[in-house]
Order: sequence, then structure tokens, then C-alpha cells
Amino acid sequence: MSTEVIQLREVTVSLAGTRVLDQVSLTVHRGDFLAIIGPNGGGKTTLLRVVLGLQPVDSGRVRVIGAFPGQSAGRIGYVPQRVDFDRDFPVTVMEVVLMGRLSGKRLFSRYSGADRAAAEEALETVGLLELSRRSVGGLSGGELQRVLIARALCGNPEVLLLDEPTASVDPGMKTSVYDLLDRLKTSMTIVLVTHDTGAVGRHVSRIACLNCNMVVHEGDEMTGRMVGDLYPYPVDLIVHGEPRQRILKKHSSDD
Ligand SMILES: Nc1ncnc2c1ncn2[C@@H]1O[C@H](COP(=O)(O)OP(=O)(O)OP(=O)(O)O)[C@@H](O)[C@H]1O
Repeated sequence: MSTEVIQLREVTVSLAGTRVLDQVSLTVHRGDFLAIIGPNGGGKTTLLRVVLGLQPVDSGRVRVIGAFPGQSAGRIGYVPQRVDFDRDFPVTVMEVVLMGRLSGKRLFSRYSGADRAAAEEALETVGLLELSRRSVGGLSGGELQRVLIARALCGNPEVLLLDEPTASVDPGMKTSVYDLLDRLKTSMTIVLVTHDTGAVGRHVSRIACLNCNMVVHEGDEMTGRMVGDLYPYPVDLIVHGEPRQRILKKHSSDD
């Protein structure tokens, strides 16, 4: 059985006349934990949308779990970068998480006991089971982020795609999101889009740098040179849990 779960070959995408992805090739294997980093507008969200089948490509080949993108919907969990919803809309945490079970269901069909059990398990995994009856409108940004992760987990996906899940959370919550991903990576393939250049190195198995073109680094080591090549401005590498001076010394000796 092939271990390739995501395969992009020379994929090019243009939006409003501008090339956003240029001949991007990427292979993600079963069990990988891949981080995609890159500057704003570098094409990271577009690439996830291509994998999800939400963004057609101009040219190139895309396969997701052996099928065309969009045909493996129930097997891919997606945590979007932003969710715009009316905070006054009366919907509970449990109801949002249950939406993760909608794939493959007929419209207006009821949730089963198995759906509810899966939703409870997903909420337990992200540590929010006690909030299941709360309205999502009253959640903090970090809590909402974990609810969205639970919604993605609720469908028991083989592959989890996350678009900047730590963008709006404090350092403590960030650590708890990474702890959660560390636990999940033993049972699923994870692709994480992030700007946490300092944090990813200690969690992921590979790092891909995307700025219209893609460079994949076979290893979890984030070096000053990698980051310097990617961003058009100076970036400090600060690895969580290590003193800043030690990191800067380590990475300046890489260069
Ligand atoms: N629907 C659209 N129409 C036109 N241009 C778009 C559209 N969606 C995205 N773009 C442009 O494509 C480029 C890539 O966007 P994308 O959201 O993929 O970048 P990103 O790397 O995820 O950025 P960020 O780190 O800021 O989230 C940006 O310049 C963006 O303005």
C-alpha cells in the first residue's frame, strides 16, 4: 500500500491574474507531521485549499489519499484560519463539534448516538468536554480554536490540515495546542501552516518553506539560513522552552 497521502506535482495556481503557487511539488507520507511556513501572502492557505479540492489548479497533478482532491472529504479534517460567525447566533460547543460529522450525511438527517460519542471524545481530546453546553459566542479565542480542532477530529480523519491554529492564542494556550498535536501525530498525518518559526522545529518531522515556490527540508531543524532565505526581513528564531541567547548562538553558528 502506498504511504503517500498527499501528492502535488508541479502545481500552478493564479488568482486574479497573479501567480500564487508556481510549479509546487510536495509529497506528504502517512504519519508525517509537516509544517508549512512562509511570509504573508506566500500561498499557504491556497495550498491547503488545493488539497481540500476548494481551489482548482491551472496546471499540475494533485492526489489526496489516492483520489482527486475533494473526493476524500470524510478522511480529511480541516481547521481553517478564520471562522466568521455571528457571536450572537445561539449555537453550542457540542453543535459546532457535531458539524464535523456532517460529511456524507443527507441534509436534515439526525445525529446518531455514535456521532454524539465521537463529538464527546473529540471534546475530551482537546480538554473542553465540560464546555459542551456553552454557547460558542462566549468562548475565548483559544477555546474557540480548540473547538474547531475538535470539530475536525470528530470525523476521525486520517489527515489533519491546520491553518495557523495558534494565531490568536496566548503562549500557554499555544503550548497546549502543540502538546495536543504531539499526541495526535502518533495516530494521524498532520499538515500545519504556521508563523511559529521558533516553535515548530521541536514538534514536526519536516518543514516546507513556501513563498510562491516551495522548498521542502527533510528534517525538523529550523536554521537561521532557512528563515533568512524565506522572509524578506530579519527574523529572530526563538525556540519555546529554550533561553533566547542559546538559540541565537546555536543558529548563528549554523550560518
Ligand atoms: N480569492 C482571491 N482572489 C484574489 N487573490 C487572492 C484570493 N485569495 C488569495 N489571494 C491572494 O493570493 C495570495 C496568497 O494568499 P494565501 O491566503 O494563500 O497566502 P498565505 O500564505 O496563507 O498568507 P497569510 O500568511 O497572510 O495567511 C495573496 O496575495 C492573496 O492576496
